[in-house]
Amino acid sequence: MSEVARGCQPNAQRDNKNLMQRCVHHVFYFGLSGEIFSEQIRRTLLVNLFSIVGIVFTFPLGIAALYRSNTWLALVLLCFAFIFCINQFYLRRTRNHEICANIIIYPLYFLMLYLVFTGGVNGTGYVWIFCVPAVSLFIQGIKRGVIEMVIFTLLLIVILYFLASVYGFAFHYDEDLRFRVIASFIVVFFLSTIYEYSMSRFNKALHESSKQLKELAETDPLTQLLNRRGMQQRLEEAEGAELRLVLIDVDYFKNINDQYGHDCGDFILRSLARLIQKELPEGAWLSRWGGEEFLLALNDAYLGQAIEVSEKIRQAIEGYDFNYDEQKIRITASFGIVPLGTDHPLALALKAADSLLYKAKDAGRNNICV
Ligand SMILES: Nc1nc2c(ncn2[C@@H]2O[C@H](COP(=O)(O)OP(=O)(O)OP(=O)(O)O)[C@@H](O)[C@H]2O)c(=O)[nH]1
Repeated sequence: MSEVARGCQPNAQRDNKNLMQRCVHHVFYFGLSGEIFSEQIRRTLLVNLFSIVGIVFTFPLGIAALYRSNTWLALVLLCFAFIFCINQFYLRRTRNHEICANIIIYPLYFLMLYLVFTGGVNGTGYVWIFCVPAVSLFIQGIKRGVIEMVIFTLLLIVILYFLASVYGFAFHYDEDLRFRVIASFIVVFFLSTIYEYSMSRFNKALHESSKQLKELAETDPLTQLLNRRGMQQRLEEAEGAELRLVLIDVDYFKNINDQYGHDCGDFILRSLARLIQKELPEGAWLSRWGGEEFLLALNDAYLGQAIEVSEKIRQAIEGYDFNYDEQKIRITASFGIVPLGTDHPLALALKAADSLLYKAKDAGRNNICV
């Protein structure tokens, strides 16, 4: 569809699509949003889906069992439908997917073992157990899921091979059938484990590489400090906190490039980044804001000390010999200090810092303007 045609899409149609998306978001994700594929969102979605599937299957099957006068089975199934419903409400209210996962998985194990033990309807109870490995590994993760599935398999063997002969009311399985049930269950368990293992490795690799990409996107390659984007992101995340911003600009840097060459300029920027870092108090963020400009953010513990910190940095720069190609180079820098907080939004604070810097330059450079 062309851009023009898309632009002409009737409003009602677009509204319906948005409404659908909002409904899906509300019903399946409980309105959770944020980082795509975050573990919290993924787990909540999975637990929610399994809970819905649980209700959708156990409730009608419970009613069907009641209709057939299979009272015990009906009671058990309806009980489970009730537990899954409660789980839905609890998950919706608390978003605690860990507790809700346990509310799903342990009753599910019990229900499956009960169906195998009693045979369910006409000895077909065992057909449901093949969904258990997938659900268990999805919900519990690879390590816990495998341990629980090994225990579940052992319990299955005990029920199929031993309990039936002890309890008269247990369903008696034919020799061939019980062997095949166990063997095919182990195959499903094995395949589900391989699938979950490869998925978790893939997710881990994806997570690692997206972390590396994020770091790369937020790091200045020359100085290895935060770049402008990284700093801006941190400042936006700290919205509302009281901070002090210090904009630092090297004086007459163009002359350095012209006199000693661009490589020397780069060397000085790298050394300067390390020099400033040494003078920083704990928890301060330093970034390369642009060419020969650095932006420093001091948190509320150092609000009153922004001038002292800046003065220390200024003196350190002024007194430092940058040794390049057996030449000692001296530089100075100018500083602009501004507050950042609820009364001083980022854009305005940066503008103010910029004009203070100009003032500092106008006043002869190598000084601090507040
Ligand atoms: N070597 C090097 N130079 C850079 C880099 N980024 C910016 N510059 C140079 O920094 C210089 C900045 O020059 P100006 O903006 O005129 O400022 P200045 O010479 O420092 O003068 P004042 O700021 O007024 O004291 C320019 O020559 C840029 O080419 C860089 O990554 N490496």
